[in-house]
This record gives sequence, C-alpha cells and structure tokens, in this order.
Amino acid sequence: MTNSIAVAVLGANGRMGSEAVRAVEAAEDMELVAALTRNDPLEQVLAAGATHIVDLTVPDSTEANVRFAVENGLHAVVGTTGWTDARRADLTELLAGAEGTGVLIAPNFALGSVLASAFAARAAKYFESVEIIELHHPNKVDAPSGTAVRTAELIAAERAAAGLPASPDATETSLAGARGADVDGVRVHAVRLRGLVAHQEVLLGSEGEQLTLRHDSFDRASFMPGVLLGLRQVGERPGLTYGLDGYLDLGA
Ligand SMILES: NC(=O)C1=CN([C@@H]2O[C@H](COP(=O)(O)OP(=O)(O)OC[C@H]3O[C@@H](n4cnc5c(N)ncnc54)[C@H](OP(=O)(O)O)[C@@H]3O)[C@@H](O)[C@H]2O)C=CC1
Ligand SMILES: O=C(O)C1=N[C@H](C(=O)O)C[C@H](O)C1
Repeated sequence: MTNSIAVAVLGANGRMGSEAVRAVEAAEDMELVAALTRNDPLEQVLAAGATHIVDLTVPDSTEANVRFAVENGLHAVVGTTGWTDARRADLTELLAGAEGTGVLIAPNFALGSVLASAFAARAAKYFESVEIIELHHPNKVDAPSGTAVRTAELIAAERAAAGLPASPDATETSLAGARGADVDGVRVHAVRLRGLVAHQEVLLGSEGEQLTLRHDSFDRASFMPGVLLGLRQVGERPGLTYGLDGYLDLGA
C-alpha cells in the first residue's frame, strides 16, 4: 500500500506484542514489516524498511531498543514500563540531536485508563486523602505498574500546585510494605491475582465522603486503539511525549 506506515513490532511473541501484531496487520493504513522476538537482531527492522517501531518488551531492553530506533531515524511508540525520570531525560537529550524523530512513551494505551488518570489528577486537589490500588495478572514482572506511577505523578503535581499537604497518615509502626510504595508522596498498593488483566482504583477521601475512580482492562484488545493512534501521530510529533494524554484533547 502506498503511504502506509511501515511498522516493526518488538516483543512480538509477548502478551501485548502478539496483540499489536494482529492490530497492525488489520489496520488498512499500516504494514507490518517486521516482528522481532528476544533473540532477533535490531538491524532486522532496518533491513525490513520499517519507519516506526512499537516496543512491547521488558524494562531491561526497552531503552536500548528505543535508542537504536532514534539513532536510525525511526519513530517509536513505547508501551514497556521502566522509563524512569533519568531514562527519559537521556532520551530527550538524544532526541534533541535527531530532528523530526518522535517517541511516544505511553504507560497505558487504554483510552479509559488515560482518562481515569486525568480525572483523578483533576479531582485530587479537592480531597484530603488520595491513594492508588493497581491490580494485575500475576505474570507481571514490575510493581507498581507504570500506569500507577504515572497517575501518582499527575496527582502529586496537581496537589503541589494547589499547595496541598501530603495525605494524612498517623501510622507509627507497620510491617514493611503494609502502606504500599511512596510515589511522589502518593501511596500505591499493588495486587497480583490470577484472572486479572489490568485494573486500577484511585481512592479520594474527605470527611464523610469518598470518590472512587476505577478503570478495568478486561482484554488486551483495550490497548490497541491507543497503539494505533500513537503510530498514526508519532511522526507528526517530534521529540518525546510521555503519556498518551499528550496526543488527546482532554480540555483545560
Ligand atoms: N502501555 C500499555 O498500555 C501496556 C504496557 N504493558 C507493558 O508492556 C511490557 C510487555 O508486557 P507483556 O506483553 O505483558 O509482557 P510479556 O512478558 O508477555 O512480553 C514481553 C516480550 O518481550 C520479549 N523480549 C524480551 N527482551 C526482548 C528484546 N530485547 N527484544 C525483543 N523482544 C524481547 C520477551 O521474550 P521472551 O518471552 O523470550 O522472554 C516477551 O515475549 C511490560 O513492560 C508491560 O508492563 C503491558 C500492557 C499494556
Ligand atoms: O504489565 C501489564 O499487564 C500492564 N502494564 C502496564 C503498566 O505497568 O501500567 C499497563 C497496564 O497496566 C498493563
């Protein structure tokens, strides 16, 4: 097809990668030119003529994969977790010397999840307390989820801008882990349970009331519209975008 987006999927045998292979193959404006598994050399994407990569691998390999893409002028849509502040800063520096190349790092591709995180951030300055519970399948190798980290960052930024203190907590003694992880001052609790896919609740509390914002991905198909949206837009958005919300119109 002329003008189709030539896509290479990295991590093509994985739970997300295999779903992405199917989604790209089914998209009329895209062509799947390469599907790399763990031991395939990255040079395959160049030989196949890819213009875009989708990285759905593991935190240990994603940084090298994306660097390779940028150094070779390929746009990258990245769903893999593990993109710390330091890694993103290094990537931004690399992209500064790669004019016109775009990278989207999306902690979550599900549109409902992106909206739920944005709503939570907006609501967080109106409540005294906020905590996050993320719930996933037990094969997930990282905790807390990238989505929960991103949600906590968004919430913390809104609360800081509003001059709010940390959520109240009188805990003096506790077993290690009982109060969850501290992400920018927001407590994040991780559940791993057979039968789950990807779920998150943000609990917001004030005297006498609670608002719960919950999102559920029951199937990895839920992530595919976001992957395709990212592929269609990343070439028009040079530099690094962190979060699919950067490509959506979520209002002021
Ligand atoms: N942004 C989003 O919306 C979503 C993001 N994710 C994230 O995506 C990532 C993948 O998740 P998931 O599919 O569940 O995990 P899987 O473990 O099912 O898949 C990861 C795949 O990557 C392969 N792999 C490892 N290293 C490399 C490499 N260097 N090059 C190519 N392939 C490699 C693995 O191969 P092998 O099997 O041989 O180890 C495996 O097949 C995770 O970080 C997860 O958190 C997941 C869901 C949604
Ligand atoms: O590993 C997963 O499954 C998921 N990973 C991403 C994350 O860590 O946030 C996105 C989604 O939650 C599913």
